[in-house]
Amino acid sequence: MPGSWTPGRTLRGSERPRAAGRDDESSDMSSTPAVLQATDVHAGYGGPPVLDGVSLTLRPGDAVGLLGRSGVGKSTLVEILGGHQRPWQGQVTLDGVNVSKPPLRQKKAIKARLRTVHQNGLAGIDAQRTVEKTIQDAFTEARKAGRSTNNDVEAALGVVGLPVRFVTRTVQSLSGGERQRVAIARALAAKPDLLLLDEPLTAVDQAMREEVAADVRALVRADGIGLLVASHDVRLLDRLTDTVLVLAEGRIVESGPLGDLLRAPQHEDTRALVEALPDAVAGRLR
Ligand SMILES: Nc1ncnc2c1ncn2[C@@H]1O[C@H](COP(=O)(O)OP(=O)(O)OP(=O)(O)O)[C@@H](O)[C@H]1O
Repeated sequence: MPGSWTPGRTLRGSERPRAAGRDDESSDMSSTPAVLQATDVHAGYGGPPVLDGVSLTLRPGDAVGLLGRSGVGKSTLVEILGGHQRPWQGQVTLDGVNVSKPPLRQKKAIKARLRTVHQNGLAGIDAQRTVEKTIQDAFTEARKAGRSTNNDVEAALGVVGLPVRFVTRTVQSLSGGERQRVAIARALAAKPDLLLLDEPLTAVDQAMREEVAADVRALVRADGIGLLVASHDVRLLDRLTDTVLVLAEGRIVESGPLGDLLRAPQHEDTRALVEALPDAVAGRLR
């Protein structure tokens, strides 16, 4: 299907998917059940479509980046994948259940398995609550959904580089970057199967961003959580993901390991993103 992507396959500047030299792996992967499946998603806001036929599959253990120029529709896609916004056409399912209108009895399970950290890191968080309560709420929610958690607030904060003294602070009192990190800690504390991060560390300085990204990646890998990260920061995608999808013109126009995309970008948007990188960064990532 044009614009579709599954792990082990790649789109390189062409509308047609083709194998990425990992056919043996992709056939293995296709034998495991699909987890999050977006099929021919079209969406927008009344004008021309923002998404014009996006299909992708995300499974536990995947680490996928969603790269694209500002305003191309990354957040729109994340919101739709997380079930927070309905597509005009097409659908997103989690093990066959439509995430944007799950049956009432499956709502909690879907929420527990699939977490989103929105671009506005505070969405869904009570800013008046303390950091400790915010993380504990995630443990409680997860337990109610039948998932086991370690109930260790200090460890949850440690993954995002926040010291334990933050526990008594209200979320409201934190800096933008600290709030973003609490939002990630809260999502990870809930032990989801899949985690969607939308521009997760924009308010955090570059050195801390890379450090937190490395720790989050290690935890996600250890727990087998499937990760999708939308960002135009290729350095962040390098730290967090194995494969990157490029979104342009409402579709996934190319995909592959970040180094390959940087070495030989096929789409003009990918080329523009690469050209905007400082030489030293581009050289290191290629
Ligand atoms: N609520 C809305 N009403 C109307 N247009 C919207 C709305 N939300 C987003 N858009 C438009 O849809 C397009 C895609 O927006 P989106 O936020 O998904 O892009 P993005 O790739 O995440 O951008 P950025 O990297 O700047 O965050 C943009 O042109 C945006 O102006």
